[in-house]
Amino acid sequence: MTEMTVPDGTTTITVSGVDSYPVFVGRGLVGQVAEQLGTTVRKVLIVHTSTVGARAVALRESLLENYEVLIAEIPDGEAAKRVEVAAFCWGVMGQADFSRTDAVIGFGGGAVTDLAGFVAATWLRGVKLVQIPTSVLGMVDAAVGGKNGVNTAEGKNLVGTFYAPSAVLCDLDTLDDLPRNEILAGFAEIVKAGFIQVPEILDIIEADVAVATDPKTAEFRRLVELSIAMKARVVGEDFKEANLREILNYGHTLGHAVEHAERYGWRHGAAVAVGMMFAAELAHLTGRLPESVVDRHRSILESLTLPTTYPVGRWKTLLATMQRDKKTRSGMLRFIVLDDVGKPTVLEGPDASLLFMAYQAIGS
Ligand SMILES: NC(=O)c1ccc[n+]([C@@H]2O[C@H](COP(=O)([O-])OP(=O)(O)OC[C@H]3O[C@@H](n4cnc5c(N)ncnc54)[C@H](O)[C@@H]3O)[C@@H](O)[C@H]2O)c1
Ligand SMILES: O=C(O)C(=O)C[C@@H](O)[C@H](O)[C@H](O)COP(=O)(O)O
Ligand SMILES: [Zn+2]
Repeated sequence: MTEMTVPDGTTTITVSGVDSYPVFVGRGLVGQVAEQLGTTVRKVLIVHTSTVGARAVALRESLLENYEVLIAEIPDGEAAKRVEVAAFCWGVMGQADFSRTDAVIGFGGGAVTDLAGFVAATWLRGVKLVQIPTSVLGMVDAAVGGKNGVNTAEGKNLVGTFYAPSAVLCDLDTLDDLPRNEILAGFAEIVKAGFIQVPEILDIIEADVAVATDPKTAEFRRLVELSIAMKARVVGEDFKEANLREILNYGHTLGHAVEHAERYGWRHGAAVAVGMMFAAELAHLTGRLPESVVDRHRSILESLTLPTTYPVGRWKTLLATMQRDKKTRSGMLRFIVLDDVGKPTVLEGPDASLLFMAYQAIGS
């Protein structure tokens, strides 16, 4: 992983691996996407939601001189992550004779970049992909790392691929329109990065949560860059999640089950916040984590107005969904837990009674 700031104020973080690619963080980057598409591309498909419609129109106009531009406007939020929506995009591409020298741009929140990544990975078995995340969560996590996918009736992200983009453009200007509650939801993944690897993140948030969550501040930008750099390091080492990458799933085993149980009425970040509380309680119950670190989870997440509890009485449903988690091996549930801040580890097959006690500890 290399990190540098170029003179125009854009930070470049390189994700290394077989297909190494840059993640740019800065302002005015949407206008520079042509530099990433290059000259061999003829057709470009912009995948976006109506919530970023005006910006997508501007993006389209900036590309029209050099490319034939196709648009796929897709449903908002988790409704985008369905195989039917991917099929709609494949239809648009098929009608336009979209070839292997053409490119897909994912322009939106994490749900859009997940869907666009899946479409790019599967069309003709892989076409060029440029991700332009427009939510905090998309910038710090979803658009970086090459995981993509759709949900099925049985659970979250059950179908997908690992497919690296050619570039990721995190244009902080796009956050001007992002609702405050979405900014805060994105912070769940920033907090995750803090607890698993980068304690500095937690210190910055604790120092002044209002400053940390204001996209205009240097502190906010530092948090975005620290989170991306952490993910770049992990993904660079273990692209296909053979082992190390599993740490990025901290809080997700229960979190995904909550999203599924709530029929995606909860934001991903909110569900991950509850999932991290559960994992912290589990680590405490198994003698790993002192109560002070569990409390630190709670106070940081609450300072961001993220949920830290979940209604009691839904355990059976949650447990059944967690069995389908990708970390499960031979029917044995596996959780990412902490031995300490910055020291993630895998807890394999914890006793059912311990799991239930951790659930009760976060019960509301
Ligand atoms: N692939 C990965 O590695 C990875 C990592 C983390 C999360 N994810 C996935 O990402 C998704 C969550 O991402 P999210 O929190 O961005 O949700 P999202 O994509 O649903 O976006 C949240 C909301 O913000 C809106 N929005 C986005 N950008 C906007 C902007 N600039 N202005 C106004 N509105 C804007 C969206 O339209 C949506 O209503 C989940 O599906 C999650 O599973 C994937
Ligand atoms: O990039 C990863 O690896 C992650 O686990 C990041 C998570 O924040 C993200 O939500 C991811 O989509 C979860 O993946 P899954 O494999 O558990 O579906
Ligand atoms: Zn996540």
